[in-house]
Amino acid sequence: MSLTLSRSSLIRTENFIAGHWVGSDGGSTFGVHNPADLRQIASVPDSTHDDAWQAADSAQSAFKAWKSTPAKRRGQLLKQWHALVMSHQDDLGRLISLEQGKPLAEGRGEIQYAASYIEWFAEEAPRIEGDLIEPSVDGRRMLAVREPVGVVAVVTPWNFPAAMIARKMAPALAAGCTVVAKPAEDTPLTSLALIHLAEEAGIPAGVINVVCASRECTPAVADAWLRDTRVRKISFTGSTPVGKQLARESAATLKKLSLELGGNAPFIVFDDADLDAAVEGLMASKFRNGGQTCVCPNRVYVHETVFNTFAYKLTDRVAALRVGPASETDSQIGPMINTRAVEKIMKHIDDAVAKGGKILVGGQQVRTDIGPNYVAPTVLADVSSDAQLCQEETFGPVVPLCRFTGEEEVIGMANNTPYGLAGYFYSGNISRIWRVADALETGIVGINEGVVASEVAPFGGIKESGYGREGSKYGLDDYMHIKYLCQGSLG
Ligand SMILES: NC(=O)C1=CN([C@@H]2O[C@H](COP(=O)(O)OP(=O)(O)OC[C@H]3O[C@@H](n4cnc5c(N)ncnc54)[C@H](OP(=O)(O)O)[C@@H]3O)[C@@H](O)[C@H]2O)C=CC1
Ligand SMILES: O=C(O)CCCC(=O)O
Repeated sequence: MSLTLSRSSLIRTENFIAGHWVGSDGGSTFGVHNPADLRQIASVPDSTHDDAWQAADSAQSAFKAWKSTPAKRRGQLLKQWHALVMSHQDDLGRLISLEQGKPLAEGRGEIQYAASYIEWFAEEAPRIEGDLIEPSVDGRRMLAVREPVGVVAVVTPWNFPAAMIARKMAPALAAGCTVVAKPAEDTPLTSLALIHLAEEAGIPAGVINVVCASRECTPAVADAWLRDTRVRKISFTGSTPVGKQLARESAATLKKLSLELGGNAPFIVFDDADLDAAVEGLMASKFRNGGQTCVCPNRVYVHETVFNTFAYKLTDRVAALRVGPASETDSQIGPMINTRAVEKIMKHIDDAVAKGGKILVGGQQVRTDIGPNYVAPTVLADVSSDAQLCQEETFGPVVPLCRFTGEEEVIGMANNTPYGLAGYFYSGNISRIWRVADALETGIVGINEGVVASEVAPFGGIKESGYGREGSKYGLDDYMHIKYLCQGSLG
């Protein structure tokens, strides 16, 4: 698949600072590759500390006017951005598939999902409200008002290059913040195309700034923003180690943080579950984006009395999944993002087998004639709880099945992890449903449901999966602070 779009101006290969498309300060670039065959599809600026600083300068200069722009007007501009994104969904979806690898239908689905956050926050902007507080002392008037925090640094991952940008930028802009953003090395093109449409929608120069950076240069860009006292917040989605590093390093300037980090989601199938529905839910949840999603089930616990039936049903479905590049329109599982990701997945499978797990289907790399990034959808049975597959986020199309016998036992197993993003369970017993939903230590619980993300709902984790909530009526809170105004008597 080549980099051709029906609207070629969506292919942007420069940084966007202060309303201008510019190269990096030092003139360096890095290549963007199609993970399907490793061919280079474009090159973009490899930004420096100075580029990041200029982006922050631009965002700071634009902040005062943007903050004072009526929220209704900010909402209207977001609505125009939303309309443009929706009207270019075919091109944008294709761009995602090209640089990220997901099947075309998923690429386009991600654009609709991204747009839903822009629309949601366009509608939330005019609803920003404060409170009039009943005073405790005569002659006073007390108010709590909400203000934008200031310049926000947005750092996004490669797995949802459109949705993550939209889910962070839309609430920031709605709240009245200005933004500096750095997309992942693997997937800058989708972000740049979205920003081009934001520019076309009329979002003023300086309100959004984007710099690209390779894995080598990213720390310098991040460092510029971490040290910069004008950057008041960081919104990050990515791995837990990088999230912790950002938390440590932003302590010096006490920035507000939203961290949406790794997960290790349990998926529990009780003996009273509808097994067909559970298989359906697991397929939809686990294999979305080839398993490269932070809320994907990572470990599947099945009650021993239904284990074999469930394993057969699941294996049948997984064996039928078609693996291939987005250019093959019937592909359901695309390439993994890069060879590092493939190595991690294969290492996890080998470790599980060495610890007694049995491969029911898959277990190997496939389509090696096209490229090295394809992993066969895999199911393993009787995986030991100390296997890496159960301990760490695998981020690939691999399902480890583990047996359990009792409710308390499985809740203990599910919670026995430092992570706490999503958890899922299937049961037909209403008392158990509320008991288990209460007991799971996660920010998100899917109850007889595998696909939980939505712009209307709060998305985020607890424990080492991070903090902050994205989407929903709570999503603006991360980008605002509360100011208390106390007026004494005039006379
Ligand atoms: N919560 C989630 O949705 C995600 C979880 N992950 C997990 O992390 C694993 C590794 O994936 P990986 O892509 O390496 O994740 P990273 O956390 O390294 O990357 C996510 C984002 O953070 C940036 N980044 C990397 N290092 C720094 C730094 N020192 N300071 C500031 N930003 C930084 C990356 O830039 P650059 O690309 O230039 O390195 C990218 O934009 C995956 O296998 C998965 O388990 C990964 C992605 C998303
Ligand atoms: O962090 C991720 O993996 C992206 C979020 C996926 C989702 O919104 O479901």
